[in-house]
This record gives sequence, structure tokens and C-alpha cells, in this order.
Amino acid sequence: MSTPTATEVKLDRFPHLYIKLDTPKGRGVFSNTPVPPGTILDICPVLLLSPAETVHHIAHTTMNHYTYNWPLRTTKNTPSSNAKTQAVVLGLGSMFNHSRSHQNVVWERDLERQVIVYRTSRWVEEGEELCISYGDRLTFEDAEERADGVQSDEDEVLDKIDLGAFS
Ligand SMILES: C[S@@+](CC[C@H](N)C(=O)[O-])C[C@H]1O[C@@H](n2cnc3c(N)ncnc32)[C@H](O)[C@@H]1O
Repeated sequence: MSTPTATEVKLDRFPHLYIKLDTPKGRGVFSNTPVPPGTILDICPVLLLSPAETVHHIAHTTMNHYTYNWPLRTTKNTPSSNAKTQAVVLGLGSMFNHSRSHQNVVWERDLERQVIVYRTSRWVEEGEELCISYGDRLTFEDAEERADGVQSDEDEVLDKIDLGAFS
């Protein structure tokens, strides 16, 4: 493809990624080669849910652990105040696990094109898991803290992966 037009989205995926099925966090994304900082790992389209769909349906399903916050917009480019809905991230984006202290992936929403771009934030070693941060309020016990013997701060509030840090 030459330069993408306004209605085209160029896709990029780092070719040396694999899914490991049996990590303490469930499935996870790994690289079988070192990855330099700033490398695009994947560009994932999202499926936007309406707030009503989220509350009445998705919140009662496993899918609830996979959706990301997504700002609602009033005009083409402007988010409307703090109103949010949820988005299902298609592709690898839904497979990145959380790490509080070893995160090596940052991500950014492209509201206009309805994609999320995932990039490495530092050098990643061969065989290292690629992790994002879900924020502070988790709905599960953090396997890293369990392994470190640290008591996790369980929060009753059903949290979502928080995009705020990278948007
Ligand atoms: C977006 S999914 C990530 C992919 C998931 N591991 C799988 O196998 O489908 C989010 C879920 O992964 C698990 N998970 C992610 N990070 C974790 C962590 N640090 N400790 C324990 N479980 C984690 C939790 O079950 C969480 O609800």
C-alpha cells in the first residue's frame, strides 16, 4: 500500500511474537527475539460497545475482563467530557497481561481510526513476556505479587483496563 488515505489503516505486527498458553497469568504474549524500544508490536482494531450493551450484557460475561475503556465522542475528534464506553480489542491486544513492575509495552488509542497501537517501552529480551499496565485496581489476584509473597490489594470495584496513562 502507498500512503494510506483517510479511510485506510496501515497495519503492522512484529513478526516474532508467540502466545504461551500456560503462564501463571493464563495465556500471554512473548517474543522469541530481542525487541528494541519503540517497536510497534501490533495495531489492533477495536469493536465499540454502547454503554447500555456494556452494562446489561458484557458486564455479566467473561468478555468483561477483556474490554478497554474508550471515550465517547460528540464530534469527529473531540471526546465528550469524561464519558466512556467499552471497546473489545481484536487481535493480540486482548492477550497482553498486566505487570506492575515489569511492564514493557505501552499503548495508544487512535480514536479516529478505532485502533490501538501497541509499542515496546524498552528493550525486551528474547523469551520475555510482553506486558502492559492495567492500572491500580485489579479484579484478580496479581500472579507476580502472589509469586513475590506480597498481599494484593483486592478491590471490590469492577475495574477496567485503564487507558489513561498512555492517552
Ligand atoms: C485481557 S486478559 C489477558 C489474557 C488472558 N491471560 C487469557 O489467557 O486470555 C485479562 C486476564 O488475564 C489475567 N491476568 C492478566 N494479568 C495478570 C496478572 N498480573 N496476574 C494474574 N492474572 C493476570 C486475568 O485473569 C485477567 O482477567
